Amino acid sequence: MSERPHRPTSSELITAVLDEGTWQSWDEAPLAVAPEGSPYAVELAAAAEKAGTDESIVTGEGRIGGHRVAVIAGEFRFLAGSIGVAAAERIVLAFERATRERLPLFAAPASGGTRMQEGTPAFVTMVKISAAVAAYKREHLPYITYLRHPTTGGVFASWGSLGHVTVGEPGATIGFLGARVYEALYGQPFPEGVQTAENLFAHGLLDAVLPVELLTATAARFLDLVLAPHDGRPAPDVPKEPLPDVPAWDSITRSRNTARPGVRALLKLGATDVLPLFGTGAGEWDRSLFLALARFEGTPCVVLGQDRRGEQTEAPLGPSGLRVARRGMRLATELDLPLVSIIDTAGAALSKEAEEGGMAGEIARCLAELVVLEVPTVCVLLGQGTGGGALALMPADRVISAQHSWLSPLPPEGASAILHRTPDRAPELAERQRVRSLDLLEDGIVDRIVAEHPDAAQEPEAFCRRMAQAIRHELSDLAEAQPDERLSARHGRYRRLGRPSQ
Ligand SMILES: CC(C)(COP(=O)(O)OP(=O)(O)OC[C@H]1O[C@@H](n2cnc3c(N)ncnc32)[C@H](O)[C@@H]1OP(=O)(O)O)[C@@H](O)C(=O)NCCC(=O)NCCSC(=O)CC(=O)O
Repeated sequence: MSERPHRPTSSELITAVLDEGTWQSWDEAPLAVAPEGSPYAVELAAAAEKAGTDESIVTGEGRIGGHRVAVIAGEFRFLAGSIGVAAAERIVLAFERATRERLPLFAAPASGGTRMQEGTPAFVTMVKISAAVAAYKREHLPYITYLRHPTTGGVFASWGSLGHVTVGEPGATIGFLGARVYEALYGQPFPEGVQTAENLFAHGLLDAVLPVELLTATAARFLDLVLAPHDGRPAPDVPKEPLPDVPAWDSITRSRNTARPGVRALLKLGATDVLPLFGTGAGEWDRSLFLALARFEGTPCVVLGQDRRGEQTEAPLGPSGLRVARRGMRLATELDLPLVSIIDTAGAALSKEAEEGGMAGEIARCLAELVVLEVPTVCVLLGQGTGGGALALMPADRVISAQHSWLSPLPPEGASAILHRTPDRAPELAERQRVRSLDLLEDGIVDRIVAEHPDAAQEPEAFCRRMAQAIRHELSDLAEAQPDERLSARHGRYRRLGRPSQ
């Protein structure tokens, strides 16, 4: 039998993650929950002796990458890291103090869940813990969790699942019901390989699986991004260039070139500090939607982009992709970061699964949520913009279009099939449907066009830099606006859409 890997104690974990010598405990003596001399008091004393901590939860503060952070760590050696009333009190106090002192919070549980010795009074503390997390997050403070081996039961089902970013420890058992409990209750073993960090990642429940050595850099990048205020410097605009009046079909053809840069190239060449996130956090993922935190020069933001590489290599944009996008919208609101959405899709999935997964409803929810999102929003039409799946990410404060990007209700071939019963008249129909960037500008759907020389596939680096500069300029411009004026301008803009210009 292979030997179990050593799992770090709470103190080893804290030493590994925090900047050297920065740890300071916040803990006071735990609440007395057992009459002196009672069997449970004796058990607690023995647990403390074994673990070297006075409870299953350790709280305090330190620095990660130079940022001051609140820390909550579980100690599995203390009664399996289980949460009784005293441990719950510590967790809540730490969230309350982090809220008061406006500190980011790093939580690293390792737990068998609610402490069985304390029963229901301990179980119901999941409510007050969740309330403390919610109050903390309402203040737009960032919360990152590292789920260690094992994270189970009421810990996974409260503070373990509420992070903005959630990372798992490699090989960790992470699950709701303990496998031993399942076997005892149902008389058969729980399926192998389900409650592992790797499997949860594969199902869109974790953003990443990282050993502790790599966790620190990820946590530091997250904190760099979410704690860095907009630098306040106005960003220079991209010079306006004369644009050739090319036929719509020419742009459509160029936009379909597989060598055209997509969201990943734009971020690689035009942004810094990119921190990719994964999945909905609720059991789904979709490679056709790339979600990340990133910085365009001085401005950090949430980026949600339709990913042509994912569409080409895996599957078209499905409803799960739009649910990932809506996670991005929530993150932007919760972290009070501007949002950049990128449109580049050959069209939403047309399939049984997409229908049953709620494709139309997801488009509706994206439209309804994005158009009223409180934070500044910039949309980039980067490539193809086909149908409701594309429109779902459009309603922003500012819309930038690449010269050869376009937006249309269907692929032009489909529109031609509807009107002419053949796809062959797509070029003519695209012209009539006013899908080109120049038409979109004239119709008040986009605010500006970023030129291509002669198209982005032939100058990816220069194009991505130009586009990134335009994004950065719009973000810095929006940061200057009063939020209520910005939102009212957005409302007016979309209220006017489609009406003949005055
Ligand atoms: C966490 C584990 C996967 C760890 O497995 P391991 O094989 O590493 O360790 P183990 O099972 O030998 O456990 C180590 C010791 O911790 C004890 N122990 C484990 N979980 C405990 C808990 N919740 N309360 C009190 N003690 C607990 C075990 O009895 C054992 O004690 P000793 O060494 O004395 O024998 C497993 O212990 C487990 O499945 N625990 C139950 C998980 C679960 O279903 N929790 C739900 C609780 S209800 C809840 O949280 C609310 C909710 O679900 O909503």
